Amino acid sequence: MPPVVVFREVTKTYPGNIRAVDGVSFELEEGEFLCLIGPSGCGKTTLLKMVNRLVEPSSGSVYVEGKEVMEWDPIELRRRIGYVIQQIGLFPHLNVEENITYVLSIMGVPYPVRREKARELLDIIGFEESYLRRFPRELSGGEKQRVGVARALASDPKIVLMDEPFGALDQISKEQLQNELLRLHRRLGKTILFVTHDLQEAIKLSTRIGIMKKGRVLQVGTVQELLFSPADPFVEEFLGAKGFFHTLHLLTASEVLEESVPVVREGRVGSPEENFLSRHPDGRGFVLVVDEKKRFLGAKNESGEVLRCATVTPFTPLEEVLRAMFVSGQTWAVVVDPEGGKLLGVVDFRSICSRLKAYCGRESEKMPS
Ligand SMILES: Nc1ncnc2c1ncn2[C@@H]1O[C@H](COP(=O)(O)OP(=O)(O)OP(=O)(O)O)[C@@H](O)[C@H]1O
Repeated sequence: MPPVVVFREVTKTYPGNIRAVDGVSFELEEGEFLCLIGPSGCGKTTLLKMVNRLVEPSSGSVYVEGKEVMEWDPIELRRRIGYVIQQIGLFPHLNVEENITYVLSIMGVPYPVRREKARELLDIIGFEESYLRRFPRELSGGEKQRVGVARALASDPKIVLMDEPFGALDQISKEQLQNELLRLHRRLGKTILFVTHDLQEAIKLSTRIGIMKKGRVLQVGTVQELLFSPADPFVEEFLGAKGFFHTLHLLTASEVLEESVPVVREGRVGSPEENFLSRHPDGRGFVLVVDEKKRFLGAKNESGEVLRCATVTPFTPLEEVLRAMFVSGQTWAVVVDPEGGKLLGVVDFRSICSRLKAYCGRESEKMPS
């Protein structure tokens, strides 16, 4: 599939010879969630705004869905791209329903269709129907941002641009909205370009991260690629400034997930299947019990006794995984899908250690002999 957004040698110079963006090239594949991160003033917002042509490139090209942005009609282009900013700017005199469907009403979409769309979007952002009649002054900061997200999705855009959308929220609302956005991304498969200052946020949300400095995108990659093969000393410093144990915050359970684990169906406990596992243990010393939908129910040792164990999600940072293992008294933790609790596999203390060793190895190569 062709990339949805392409930056080719894009430069933006503002009056006063300010090079806000300097020769940037990279691509966004369909369904990607790419976070741009870097110090204040490095050009993140300028780069983002060149996608919906709120800023026009001084040289180079940006392509959206295969067409150069300068060839798009700007209004048509902006309708096809969702846009969420920090201070969402809802219309104060319009209620939630009217705010969400504002673009649709400009487009002449009939009221019953708009109404239906508003209800569908309300469900996506987890609001009850009574919210449709509320006015922005009757909403909390986090609720306003949610409405902003719904509004950005109203015209069913393929691409959504988000510029520090949760930057002004308290930590709890921020985490809640991040989780909702992750769910929404999985459910709707939009291509998202997201600007943030917050490395933890970028790690949690993105499929890839782009590190910017002084108008340049130094590297675009997964957190592992950035951590283990940094293309520039700044990337290394940006991710690893706090040293080796910092990796424990940066890597998540998904990166050391082992999918091949001994599993037995509920109701088949004590069955030949389970007996086989206890006669031929795989060395792990436990069996995981699941229901018919592969949802995790519990763990048992080879004598059939229930074991205390920790459950984490693929997005749990390794530091938390280790803490959970410690509390449970096991050297492994079970990884389940946060939606529905389906068993995904386990993470094991040894795999975490070898991941860290790989990092240490790279670090020690740089030590003077
Ligand atoms: N309209 C403008 N006119 C002149 N200079 C501008 C304009 N907009 C941005 N700049 C400058 O361009 C550079 C990049 O700004 P930009 O807002 O893209 O950075 P940023 O990385 O998003 O910053 P922050 O993280 O602080 O929001 C900065 O030096 C900024 O002062």
